[in-house]
Order: sequence, then structure tokens, then C-alpha cells
Amino acid sequence: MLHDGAPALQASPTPQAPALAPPDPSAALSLRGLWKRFGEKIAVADISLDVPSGSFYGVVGPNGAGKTTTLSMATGLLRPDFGTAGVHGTDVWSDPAAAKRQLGILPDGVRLFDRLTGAQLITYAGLLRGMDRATVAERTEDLLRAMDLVADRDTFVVDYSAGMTKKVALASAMIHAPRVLVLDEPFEAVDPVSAANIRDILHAYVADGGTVVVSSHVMDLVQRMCSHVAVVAGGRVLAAGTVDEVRGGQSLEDRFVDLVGGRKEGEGLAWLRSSSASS
Ligand SMILES: Nc1ncnc2c1ncn2[C@@H]1O[C@H](COP(=O)(O)OP(=O)(O)OP(=O)(O)O)[C@@H](O)[C@H]1O
Repeated sequence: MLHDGAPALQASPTPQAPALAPPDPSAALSLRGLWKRFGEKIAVADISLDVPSGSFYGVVGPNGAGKTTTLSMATGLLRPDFGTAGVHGTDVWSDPAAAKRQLGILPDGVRLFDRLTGAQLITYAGLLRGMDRATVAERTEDLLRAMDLVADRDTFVVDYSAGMTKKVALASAMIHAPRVLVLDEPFEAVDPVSAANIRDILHAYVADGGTVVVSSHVMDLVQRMCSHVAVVAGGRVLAAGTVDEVRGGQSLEDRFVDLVGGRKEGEGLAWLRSSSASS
């Protein structure tokens, strides 16, 4: 589907391109033929993916692979040049309100209302979702406890550390009990104990029928935590499936390096070594 106002792409889908399978309404997320260009840079080039309902889905790829751009288009934060995104059968771009009701999103690098305290921010997220005050108050307390933020509930978010900010943003994404959580780098800067607590929360959520999509650079974590994975590089999907299918007997990290390439064997910063030897 061509969206209104989409600029013409130089490397656009050709008339010979094979017809895309229709979106899968049974999937938690169903992406078809997503493209996004920023100026001359094609950030996402024809990404199609189905995230099965009830899966814990990792999206991995090198820096600049197009992960954030893809997840932003999948969740209604960024309009694709081409392509469609569906959440449990609801098109994100033709019915954004219905799609977003089902989504909890932890975006990467989007500013929060950080002049609120942690407790206020989570409360605000719940009220914005149209929830009643009593439920919001109850869930805010539960989330502050789960994220180990009780002692800092009345601290302004602007004064939170990077990890605390990540946790309060995650709590805000969960308060309306969405069917699908899309989390961009949820463990970045989070301490190991908090990360383990968050993993437990996410596993319990999946066990109860929710779907989690996480982007991450930490292959070991994705291999241990996720049921499915997509490897993205250069704006394309290089491999996708269950973690065992994708890694094919190797560690996910080794498979990732095989797929993506880019190891710089024997190359080094010779001037850096000579500098330390001479000092
Ligand atoms: N708003 C923007 N304007 C211009 N270029 C952009 C913009 N957003 C992303 N890009 C470019 O698109 C490409 C994909 O970026 P994206 O942030 O999606 O990658 P990523 O896989 O999430 O990377 P990382 O792992 O480093 O966070 C990069 O080359 C990036 O420079």
C-alpha cells in the first residue's frame, strides 16, 4: 500500500517483485513490504515479518540495521513510505487508535515528560489510556514495586539514572495491560538484578498469552530469553524463525556474525598500540 505523501523511492519495489502474502491476522504483528527512506539513505528495504501471537520475539542486527525504524513503523510512530503493519489483524495506519490500544511501546530515545515524578509519569500514562483512577493507582503501585522504583517514586524523572528512566518508561508502556509489548532495547543501562526482574515479568506476561517484541544487541540474552528471532541488516531481514531454526546448532552470536559479516580480522589501530608502548 502506498501511503499518502510518500516520496517516490529510487530503489522502490519493481513491478516484477513477487506478490506479497497478505498480512496474517492471527499474528500479533504482521509486517508486509515495509520501506523507509531518509534522504538518500534507505533505512528499511522491503521488510516483511510475522510475529506469532504468544511469542517472545527478538529483533537483532548491527548498529544502523533498521531495527528502530522498523519497530517505529510497526507501532504507528513513523509512517512507512510503503507497506503495511497489522496488530492482531488491525491495520496500524488505517485504524491507529484500535491498533494502539493493543500495543505497549518502549521507544528508543523518545523524550518522556520528565518534569513529572516516576509515580506521576506512570499514572499519567494510565489516565491517557482512559483508565479509571482507582485502577491506575493500584497498577502504578504494582509497577513501582516490580521495577524497584518505590524509593524513587517522588523523584523527578529528569533526575533518574538511564536505567531508572528505562524502567519507568517500561512501566508506563505496561499499565494498560496491552496484548503486545514492543520494546526497543529494554535492557540497555538496566542493572542485572532489575533486568532479571523485568525478564521474569515479561516471561509471565508471555505465559499468560501476551506477545513481546524486543530489539537487542545482546545475542546471549536473546538466545536465552526469546522463542523467535529475526536478524536484520542493511534494512532487510536476513533470517527469521524460532531461535533454534535461525541459529542452526551454532550459538546465536556465531550465526549472527556469519550472517551479518563485518568482523575486522587482523585490522587494528596500530598507532594506538605504538602510543601505549612508547609511554
Ligand atoms: N530520522 C532519521 N533521519 C535520517 N536518518 C535516519 C533517521 N532515523 C534513522 N536513520 C538512519 O536509518 C538507518 C537505520 O537506523 P535505525 O535507527 O533504524 O537502526 P538500528 O538498527 O535501530 O540501529 P542501532 O542498533 O544503532 O540503534 C541508519 O543508517 C540511520 O542513520
